[in-house]
Amino acid sequence: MNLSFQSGFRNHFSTEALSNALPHGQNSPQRCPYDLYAEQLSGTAFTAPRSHNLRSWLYRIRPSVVQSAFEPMVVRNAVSEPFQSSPVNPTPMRWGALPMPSEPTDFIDGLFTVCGNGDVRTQSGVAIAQYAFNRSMVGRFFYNADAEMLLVPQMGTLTIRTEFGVLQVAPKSIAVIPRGVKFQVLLADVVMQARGYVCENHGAPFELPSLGPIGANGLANPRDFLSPVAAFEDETGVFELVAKFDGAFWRASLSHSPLDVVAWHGNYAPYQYDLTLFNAINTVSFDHCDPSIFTVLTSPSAVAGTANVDFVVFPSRWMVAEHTFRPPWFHRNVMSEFMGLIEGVYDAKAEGFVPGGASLHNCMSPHGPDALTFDKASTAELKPEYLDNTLAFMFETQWLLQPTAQALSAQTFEKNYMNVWQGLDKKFSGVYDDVE
Ligand SMILES: O=C(O)Cc1cc(O)ccc1O
Ligand SMILES: [Fe+2]
Repeated sequence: MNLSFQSGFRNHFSTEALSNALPHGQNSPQRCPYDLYAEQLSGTAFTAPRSHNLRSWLYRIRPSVVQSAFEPMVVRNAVSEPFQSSPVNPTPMRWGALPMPSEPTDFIDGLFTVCGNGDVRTQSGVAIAQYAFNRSMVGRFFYNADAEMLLVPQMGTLTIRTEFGVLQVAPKSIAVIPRGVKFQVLLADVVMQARGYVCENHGAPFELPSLGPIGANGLANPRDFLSPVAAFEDETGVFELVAKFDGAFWRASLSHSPLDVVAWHGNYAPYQYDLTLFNAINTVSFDHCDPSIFTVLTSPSAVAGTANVDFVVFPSRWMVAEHTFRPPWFHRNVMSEFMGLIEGVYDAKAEGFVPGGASLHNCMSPHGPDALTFDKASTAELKPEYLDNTLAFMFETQWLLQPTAQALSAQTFEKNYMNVWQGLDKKFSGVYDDVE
């Protein structure tokens, strides 16, 4: 599929699938071009400061209110906060990749919530899911009122048809669907299977991190974020709209496709980003930098510098640090860390952390290089080395992450993850007098 995009992070875009479908000089004329309906989609409060104000105007064949009332529906494995609560075990946890489903499963049915925090009602925190599915959404569309959705494919290319136009993301690219935007996920490959991760961000929409002393360029550059051009379908038939609202799933029926936006303008729109364009910045002298140096997107909380959630990647890169233990150091962190692996091997884990798998290192839980990695890296010759074919990522969040009951009882849950560190025996070589 040959898709067209508009480039720039959160630019004020204007796009029309039929020429002159956008009204000129105003948003809601008495009659819109082609007798379309004008509908505003507000992603922030009307009164949010201009630097953070997000909204778009959609010119559609029918307004969104033309649909049935919602009724509750059951979805297999997607869960929302607050989960049933019992204290969370602080032990570091790890999971393998989700097995491919044997029965027909689409994106919605393929979501498997692993952990979460915060509360959808107060618009805080995240829910993190792995997904595995084997068929396109047919006649069914989805929007999430609880969250902005960050999709991280690990296997299989996704075509994401949205109200705003079409995205296409393969592994090593991401897609962000703003809260409330209607979409449909299709499998783009002949091999009909897809696997990956979703971060449901209940908090403030993702933005680019400030660069501080890095300067005006670097990390994820704004122009590499792509939003779709308008594309619509004018179809009648039997369609289902699934909504996630208040942590539950709801279904409404409608007799036309909700992807009927002929033109739109504004700065609240889905986007995609190719992670291989990430301009990794790191040490050229010594020591392993804090992983925040690899932040792609951040959802700020009310506390300065403390994210509701950061999306951080660990890409292929040169390792040149001198007189340094180069892999990630041992760590205990007030923030909670969920990690996934898109390809290759992560430099802190010589074995066991598999593509499609996940790890959870919760608030203040100890973690770091496994014993094998430690031994190798402590004695390695420190010549410049290209760390190739690797792409891991982290969702790092302000609050502790509560695993779901289904994640703790899943076959993919690794019971003896702690063993990876138990070979770190005493190497202490200090000579001292015994103190009574
Ligand atoms: O491996 C992890 O869990 C994440 C991590 C990355 C890093 O570069 C430094 C410390 C750290 O904990
Ligand atoms: Fe860490």
